Formats: sequence, C-alpha cells, structure tokens
Amino acid sequence: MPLSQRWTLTRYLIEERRRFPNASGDLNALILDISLACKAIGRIVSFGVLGDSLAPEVTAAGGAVNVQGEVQKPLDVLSNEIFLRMNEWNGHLAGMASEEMETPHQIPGNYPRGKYLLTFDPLDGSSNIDVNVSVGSIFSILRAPQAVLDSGREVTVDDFLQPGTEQVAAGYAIYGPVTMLVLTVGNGVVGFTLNHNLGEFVLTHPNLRVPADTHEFAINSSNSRFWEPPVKRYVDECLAGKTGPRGRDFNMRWIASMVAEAHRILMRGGVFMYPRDTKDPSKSGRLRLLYEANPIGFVMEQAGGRASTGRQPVLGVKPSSLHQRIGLVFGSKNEVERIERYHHEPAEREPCNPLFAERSLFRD
Ligand SMILES: O=P(O)(O)OC[C@H]1O[C@](O)(COP(=O)(O)O)[C@@H](O)[C@@H]1O
Ligand SMILES: [Mg+2]
Ligand SMILES: [Mg+2]
Repeated sequence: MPLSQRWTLTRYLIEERRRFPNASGDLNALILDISLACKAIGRIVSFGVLGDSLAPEVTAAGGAVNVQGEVQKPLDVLSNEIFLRMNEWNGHLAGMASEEMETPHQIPGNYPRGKYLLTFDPLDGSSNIDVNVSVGSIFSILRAPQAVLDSGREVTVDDFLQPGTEQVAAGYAIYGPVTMLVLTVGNGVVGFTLNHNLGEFVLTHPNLRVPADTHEFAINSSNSRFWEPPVKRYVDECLAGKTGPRGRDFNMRWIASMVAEAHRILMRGGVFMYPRDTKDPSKSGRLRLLYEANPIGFVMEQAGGRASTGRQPVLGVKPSSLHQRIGLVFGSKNEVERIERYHHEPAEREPCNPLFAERSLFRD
C-alpha cells in the first residue's frame, strides 16, 4: 500500500476520537507524547555504544540498584528520564510510576492535576542491550482518582493500585530491526511501524489478532526445578510432542525480553510463561503487575488472546503494592486456558505422569 494511503498515529487517534464526540483530546495528546518518548529511546538504543558521544549521560548514569534490587543499566536510567521529561509538562497527567523509581513521580508545579496516571517500564529486556537483541518500552494509562482531581493533592501509591481492567490504554514500543508501536485503547490492537524518513509511526497492522491455537511456547527452563506441578505438567506434555498426550510437536523460544516475546505472539501466536515458582518465596513471580503484566495483558486480551496468573485473569488482580510481582501466562487463548485448567485440577495428577518425567528434559 502506498505510504500516502496509510494513517499516521496522529490520524488514527483523530479517527478514534470521532467515536467519542465529547472527548477532550487529552488521551490522544498523552499517547502522542508517549510515542515521542519511545521514538527518542529507540533512537538512542539504535546508536549502541556509539551513542556515548551523542549523550554523555548514557555512560555517566546507571550502576545504581533500583527498588527491584536490580542493577540499573545506563540506558534504563536514561529511558526513565526521557519518559518523565516528555510527559511531566503536558498537563494530562496527575502522576507517573516506573520500574526504575521507588515512589510515584509527582507532576511539578501547581497546575490543576491532569486526568490520567501513567505507569511504565522504560526499557524492558535491558539485559539484552549489550547483545543487540530487541528491547522495548511498556506503558499503561489509568484514570486518576476523582479525589485527586477534586483536591489537587499529590498522588499516592494507593492511587495507582487499580486492577488492569481499569486501564484506559496500554501498549509497548519494540526497538528491533524495525521500531514499532503497538497500542490498544480498548478497541482492538493496532500496530504502527516507525518510518525513519518521516519520523512518524505509520499504521501497518490495523487489526492484530492472536491465533487461538499454537505449537510454540516460551519459558525460562533454567527455573524448571522451581516450577509448580501444573507448569511442569504443561511443559512436559509439550516436550513429549507427538508421542505424548498432546499428539503433536511443539517448538520452544526464550528471548528474555518480554516485549519481544509478546510481539512474536501477537504476530503468529504462542504462549509465554513466567509463572509463580518456588525460587524465592518472598516473590510471587518475576514480572511486575502494574507496568509489565497489566499492559501486556490488556493488549493480549484485546487481540483475542488471554492473560492470566495461571489461576485467574491477570487483569482482575487488585494490586497490593506499586512494584508487586506476579506469575504471568499469556498468549493463544486455548493454551492459556489449558494451563489455567491444570492449575485448578485436583493434585492427584501430580507429580507429572512418570512417562513424561522419565523423558523430561526438565525433571528434577
Ligand atoms: O532473565 P530471566 O529470568 O529469563 O528474565 C527475563 C525477563 O525479565 C525481563 O527482562 C524483566 O524486565 P526488565 O528488563 O524491565 O527488568 C523481561 O523482559 C523478561 O521476560
Ligand atoms: Mg521489564
Ligand atoms: Mg525495565
């Protein structure tokens, strides 16, 4: 299709707004500012180590330990700054929360509070930066509580503790061979590709749908000895392939960059698992609910897929803290439902079928 016939992100948002004649346009403006932050981050990421001379702060920053107990890469810190600076003055936000900040970021100045809250993972999969594998940024937009708008008070952690079903919009940018922005405003999922000549995100994937069935799963199998029995059972059955109860062969992938896994699943189906396990009893999963699981979950559900903790829809979980971790399973609906079923079935099938335990690559 010629470029002239494709919508830009701006045009898409204008057309979306026509569906709501009374809308103020604030949400559109906020999404455009987020897209600008993503363009800026994507550009810096694409320079790799050559970026040092363009942005000296890339080398100067980082090395600190964030609230997750993880060492921040310089690009984690810089991407976080870009999100903050691109969004704090636009007037549409009451506050922001990020993987890289322990407490919510207050909007400076005494202006009336904006209507929305933004949570984000500024750079997802950042352990992959040094090896030139796709990384991304994940974002989620919530409504600010009425009490914040009425009083003009600063935002608190509690204001952000809303279940994923309350998200107004969510999405991610992926910085790979091509830079893409994937977005849902609760009306399906659309994908835009960055046209570097125009500096514009152009609508290239107008209706992304996750196939209900798949033959591909993704899990970090180095954690297999910590998995709970339902997860072990599911993976063992996949590995047993044609000779097992599933009667067909499966393929496995693990990129260690959730954004890249989510993108693959949106493009061709699959199931992703970072389930709750017994590795560290103080953590109920690896991924963070508010700025990883919920936005990716919203995208998946809007694309006809499913997102779950393994036991219940992840979007239904009422968060208990800003940086809460959670088990996460998402992707092709029939597979996610199967994994949920295994979690709900009585434990008599456990431990997993000895036939598969015998053959399993991942047995204890
Ligand atoms: O190293 P592991 O245990 O495989 O974990 C990989 C997971 O961690 C993450 O990198 C966490 O995100 P951050 O890079 O934003 O901390 C996910 O993208 C990915 O799925
Ligand atoms: Mg992440
Ligand atoms: Mg991150």
